[in-house]
Amino acid sequence: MERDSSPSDQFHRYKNLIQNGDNPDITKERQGASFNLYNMQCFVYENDHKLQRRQEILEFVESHREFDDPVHPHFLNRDEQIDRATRKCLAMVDNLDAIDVTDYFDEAPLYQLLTIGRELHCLSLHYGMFLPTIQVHTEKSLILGPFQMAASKAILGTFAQTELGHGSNLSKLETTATYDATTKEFVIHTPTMSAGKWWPGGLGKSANYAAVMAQLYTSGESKGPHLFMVQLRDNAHAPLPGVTVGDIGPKLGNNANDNGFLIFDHYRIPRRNMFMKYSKVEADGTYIPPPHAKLGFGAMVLVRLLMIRDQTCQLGAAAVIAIRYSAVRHSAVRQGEINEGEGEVQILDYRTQQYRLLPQLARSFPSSQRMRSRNSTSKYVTKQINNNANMELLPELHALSSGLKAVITWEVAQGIEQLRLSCGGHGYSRASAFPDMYAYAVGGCTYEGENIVMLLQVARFLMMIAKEVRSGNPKLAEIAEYIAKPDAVTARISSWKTCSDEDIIHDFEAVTRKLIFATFDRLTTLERTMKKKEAWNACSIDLCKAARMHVKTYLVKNFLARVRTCEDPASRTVMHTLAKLYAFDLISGGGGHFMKGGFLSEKQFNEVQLGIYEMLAAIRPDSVALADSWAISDLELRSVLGRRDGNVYPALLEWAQQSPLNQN
Ligand SMILES: CCCCCCCCCCCCCCCCCCCCCCC/C=C/C(=O)SCCNC(=O)CCNC(=O)[C@H](O)C(C)(C)COP(=O)(O)OP(=O)(O)OC[C@H]1O[C@@H](n2cnc3c(N)ncnc32)[C@H](O)[C@@H]1OP(=O)(O)O
Ligand SMILES: Cc1cc2nc3c(=O)[nH]c(=O)nc-3n(C[C@H](O)[C@H](O)[C@H](O)COP(=O)(O)OP(=O)(O)OC[C@H]3O[C@@H](n4cnc5c(N)ncnc54)[C@H](O)[C@@H]3O)c2cc1C
Repeated sequence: MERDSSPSDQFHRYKNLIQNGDNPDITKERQGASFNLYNMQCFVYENDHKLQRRQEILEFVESHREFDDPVHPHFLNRDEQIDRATRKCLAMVDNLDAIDVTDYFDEAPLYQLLTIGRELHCLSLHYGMFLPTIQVHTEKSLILGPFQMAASKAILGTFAQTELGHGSNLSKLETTATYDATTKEFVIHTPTMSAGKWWPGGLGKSANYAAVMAQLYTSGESKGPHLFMVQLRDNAHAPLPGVTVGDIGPKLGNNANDNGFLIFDHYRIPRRNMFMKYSKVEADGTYIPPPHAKLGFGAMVLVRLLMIRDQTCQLGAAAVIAIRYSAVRHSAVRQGEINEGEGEVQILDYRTQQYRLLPQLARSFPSSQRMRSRNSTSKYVTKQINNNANMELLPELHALSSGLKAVITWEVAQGIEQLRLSCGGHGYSRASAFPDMYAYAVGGCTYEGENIVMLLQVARFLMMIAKEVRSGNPKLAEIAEYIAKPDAVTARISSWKTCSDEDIIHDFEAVTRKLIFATFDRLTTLERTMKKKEAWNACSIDLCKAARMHVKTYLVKNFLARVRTCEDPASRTVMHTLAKLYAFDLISGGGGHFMKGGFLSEKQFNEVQLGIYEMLAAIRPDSVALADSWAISDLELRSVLGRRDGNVYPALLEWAQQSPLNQN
């Protein structure tokens, strides 16, 4: 798409954000900002081109009537929700020229949010996992056929892995794919009730194909879980003989998506339908193993990376809503007056309110930004793997994607809930958007790897590094280099104004290192009297703590590093305070780890607490502008409370009038 305006036009456009009809409180907040909004938005989105693309995609969606909602989606029943999402989804994919379809980190999710909203839909798994599975797991010479069919919607797919009896533990999946060399087919079968596939999105009604994870048997031997391309429904969309399929019913959220169940009865597929990029079954049944045992799990690694960005944007949007609302809401009771007799104040002026809002806003920035570079890392790793050249980076990428997925989805879900509470009663209404946001985000704590299970994967990686460091011969991945640094006895942290980034990083690294080695020592001690797996289980709470701290240290370092790249001094100053607030809030929350063994003194801990107070006060005048720096349109936000113009109360009344109960 052509760019039609220069950065200065854009600047003009953003300066004109303030309009006559806007709520006066929110206008005053915007006028008082210490930085130029456009410069900050360019920093947040890395360049003005990305910002401009957001605007172009918004204008495209707003100008196409097929994306309109005749009835507000909040007032639909489940059938109607599915119908709406499906119609919108088809309109969305019929207009893919509007976006760069290869941009799964920015343009595709934005387009989806603008057209459908915060709901998974009938094609979520098709685009979110089926297409990536084809891309990651199909042999180069064969990819064009299935990819084109899937990309052109000639086939609609899902990713069918989880079963009634097993989800986290892939190695115990029970669905079988037994190779029959006489017919050159695989027989896909559900041998027990617990082997029935359960959960795959879009399976219940929509998909006619699935990437199915099943235990491969060939020449009488079991070869572990492998992926197969399986047709489920015929041209009339009826289930094929040997396939039983349906919807699993309503869930906490994502109800426009038809998550389904699937049972196979000795269902035959051609040999070529096994995804054979890495491991193969020859026509005579000979098995060729993959160059790395876990390459078959590659699509999940990719989707975990996509989720991190997607989820962080949800937290950003929730912070935008709560901050804007806090600027226009005045406390209505007498004890709401900070200075008695001087009248009500904006709730944003309460320090407790700022403490609810601003750390969450801070939390939404680092991971969203770092995901861009993770995107290039994953592309790099995928390229290395595709060339069969380098598998060394795979454990690092797996540990990083698992750890970020676990920590971020948890923080996002908790953050959204905290922000909802900060909006009082109105936060409980669906008009606020918080209930839908929470229901969407909290699903991410479970799917693509249950969070505790993912943290334990990070812990495996950390324990391996600790062992190597102790043996004096470490081969350290970049994300783990700090684990080999010498121990530090005292913390360096001091007042937020005087302590340097290096001081903060030093303290985080030191505390995490201690935690990792303390856990490692406990594990090795336990292993002297217990079997390895028992010992692991016996200290697994500590293992998770070490893994969480490792990920948080990674996030703090990256946030600070990213702020240093900000070229606009005014934006850099505010972002730097936000990054320090992020770090200080983590120290405050994890005080036990920091104060253990006297590493952080009581005086330093008090400075951290005082620093939080001072930083909240320093950021307070910029909070609405910082929310605006996410550059989220009202259409994307879909919240009555978070409207850009701040005119919340008439909009709430208008929204409520659409309730079917008010129609007669
Ligand atoms: C043409 C295109 C048009 C596009 C236009 C589109 C417009 C539309 C818009 C599209 C927008 C896209 C936006 C994207 C937004 C993203 C949101 C996506 C939403 C998608 C919805 C998601 C739905 C959910 C799906 C699912 O949940 S699928 C099922 C997921 N299941 C799991 O994750 C299971 C978890 N379990 C595991 O992964 C494993 O069992 C385990 C890792 C826990 C354990 O592994 P294993 O069983 O092997 O056991 P071990 O612990 O013994 O491990 C042995 C060693 O192997 C290592 N290991 C394990 N896994 C990996 C790996 N993946 N990579 C590398 N190494 C691995 C272990 O660490 C062990 O190593 P060690 O021995 O050295 O310690
Ligand atoms: C909204 C949604 C969409 C989904 N979409 C799909 C999809 O499209 N395709 C698909 O295949 N699947 C899908 N799933 C399923 C999802 O991937 C699984 O639910 C997930 O992997 C967790 O597996 P589980 O449900 O078996 O949980 P379990 O593994 O049974 O977890 C239950 C508890 O046991 C604990 N636990 C399990 N193993 C261990 C361990 N080794 N050590 C310590 N604790 C452990 C967990 O931490 C958790 O507390 C979806 C799920 C949801 C909620």
